Amino acid sequence: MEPILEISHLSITFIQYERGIHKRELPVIKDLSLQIEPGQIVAAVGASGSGKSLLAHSILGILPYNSRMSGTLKYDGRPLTQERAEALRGREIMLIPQGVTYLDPLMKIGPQIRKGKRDAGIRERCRAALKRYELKEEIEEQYPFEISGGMARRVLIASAVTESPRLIIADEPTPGLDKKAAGRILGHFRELAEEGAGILFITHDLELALTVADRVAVFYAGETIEEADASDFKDVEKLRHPFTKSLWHAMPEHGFHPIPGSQPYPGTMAKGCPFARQCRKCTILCREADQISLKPYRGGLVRCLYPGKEEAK
Ligand SMILES: Nc1ncnc2c1ncn2[C@@H]1O[C@H](COP(=O)(O)OP(=O)(O)OP(=O)(O)O)[C@@H](O)[C@H]1O
Ligand code: NI
Repeated sequence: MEPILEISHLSITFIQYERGIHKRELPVIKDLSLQIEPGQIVAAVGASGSGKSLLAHSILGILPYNSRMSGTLKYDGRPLTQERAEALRGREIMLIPQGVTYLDPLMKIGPQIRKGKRDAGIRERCRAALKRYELKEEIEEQYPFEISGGMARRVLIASAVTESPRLIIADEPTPGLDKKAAGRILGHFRELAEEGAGILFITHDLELALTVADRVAVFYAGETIEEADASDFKDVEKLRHPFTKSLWHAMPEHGFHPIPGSQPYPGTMAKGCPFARQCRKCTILCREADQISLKPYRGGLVRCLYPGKEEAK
């Protein structure tokens, strides 16, 4: 099937001026490629600071002014230009933002959900969306400061699904919600996918991602280091990258064995594989490599010189 969204070799850098004079480029996303087909839920899983929200913002065309982007984004087979992103967002492409601060504090909830639309069916669709997330109709007349954080989060989600979107970018949609509420939202994502929407589910929580995703893209320090079918996570031997394997071992159901160390910060990276410092299989070649590309391997994609190499015991 034709992908609804196709991201190829996306890189995002921030331009910073040190003491106002020296220009410095801070790479945060490097060579990121990802595809989403209609009907598919793709989870982008990565630690804090690995570039997940920036990925979301690049698709919506809302990157900060001091950033530069390279690579290509295609939506529905055609380049997703800034103009197209502006025309499609809020209509076909919906963002469920990470922060509830995206709600306009000076506007009542109802009009925010309806987004200025006045057609005959909009009130009905708005009510149905609120009901689905167990929000009372009265909330339409309230301002964001009058509702709780959990309610605000559900308002953001209701607002994104009111008009059947074709692509949903959900940036950490469930924090602050209990397991049941989170499960209901993810179940709704599945229904929307069955109706033909493509969904990018951004989260730091691999366990949660695996409850709903078809494909999982694992982020590490701004790069996708592996793309796998969700079913590959049933057996650690099916996974390809040593970081993905370490995430598997860190899951509570697999004994909760996290690896020591943390991801390098953007801008502090020397050459070589960014995972080298934490990798038990790292060789001199891994430290010296200029750029390791994402390659097909056993039905998935992996960015490693020695994918699937046996763990040294
Ligand atoms: N406007 C900016 N200027 C400079 N650096 C930025 C800017 N916005 C984000 N960054 C940096 O880019 C990196 C990626 O940020 P991003 O918000 O995409 O991470 P994330 O994976 O969404 O993290 P989290 O899980 O905490 O939401 C971070 O190191 C962040 O500090
Ligand atoms: Ni984020």
